[in-house]
Amino acid sequence: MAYKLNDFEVLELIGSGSFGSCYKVRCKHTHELLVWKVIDYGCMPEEKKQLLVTEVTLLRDLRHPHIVRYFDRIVCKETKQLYILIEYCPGGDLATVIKSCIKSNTYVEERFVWRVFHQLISALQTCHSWISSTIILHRDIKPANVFLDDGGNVKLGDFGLACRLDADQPGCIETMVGTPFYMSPEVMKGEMYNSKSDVWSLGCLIYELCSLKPPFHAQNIKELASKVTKGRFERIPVHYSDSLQRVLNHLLLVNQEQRPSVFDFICDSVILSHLPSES
Ligand SMILES: CN(C)CCCNS(=O)(=O)c1cccc(Nc2nc(OCC3CCCCC3)c3[nH]cnc3n2)c1
Repeated sequence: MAYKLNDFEVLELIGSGSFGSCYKVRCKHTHELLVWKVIDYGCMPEEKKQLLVTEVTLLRDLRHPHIVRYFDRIVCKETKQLYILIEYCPGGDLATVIKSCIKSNTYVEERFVWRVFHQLISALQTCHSWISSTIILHRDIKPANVFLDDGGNVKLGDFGLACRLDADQPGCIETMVGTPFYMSPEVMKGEMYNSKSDVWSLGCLIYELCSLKPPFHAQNIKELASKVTKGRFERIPVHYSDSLQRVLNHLLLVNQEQRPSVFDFICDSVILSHLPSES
């Protein structure tokens, strides 16, 4: 279905990021809640505009229960704005969950941590699979980009920094992107961002969900790079299991050759033993 702007009623601004502004909107016909991301492309260089349209088209075809669904895009030539229509997640994001745990001095239940791990690994298996000769790297996996539905399930969102790895383009053009705390050792060293870098960021996210702080913390990028490339981090709080700690030890291996891919977890008995009962 091709949407038009006046099919929607704008309810509220829910946030702004590097890309533009994000609004919660309601479809006038179905009353369905959606998010539209408004991007001003007026001053955007031509090649960036083309990249934006290509990315949105690509993401529209990226369908997975744990990836925030991109429905469509509306181009408003008069105002030179692009409206990207996305699934609304009523549970907010994991950054808010972590903040409220810190405020209430509580920890996330291990059962929920495993659920987040399984669902994001599954989402990344789709991204990292060759979909029409393209791998999609998220490149900015962090708690603020993981959203919750109304059933406590998570959805990976905000592919704003995502990039395609085509068969003839082995690595992303830029390497230094994403949230510094989650930046992998290889990207810190200026090497190409690749699928194992997404795995590292996932490890940082799961670690932070347990410890309520990132595994590597520093006052400046130089100190952070030193800690990340050494790869030493504290154990997650003692009430979390050794098997969860072992999974983190693998996700946060400095050597990307030794670090597992998202596909290495498919037949892992320990991982399977922690699958949520409903799966
Ligand atoms: C950064 N976080 C701490 C913000 C707190 C979170 N509160 S919030 O934003 O009002 C809120 C409360 C309840 C539900 C939702 N649902 C939601 N939010 C999105 O993006 C929000 C984001 C906020 C910052 C800038 C970029 C966009 C979605 N994108 C795709 N589907 C989305 N569904 C959001």
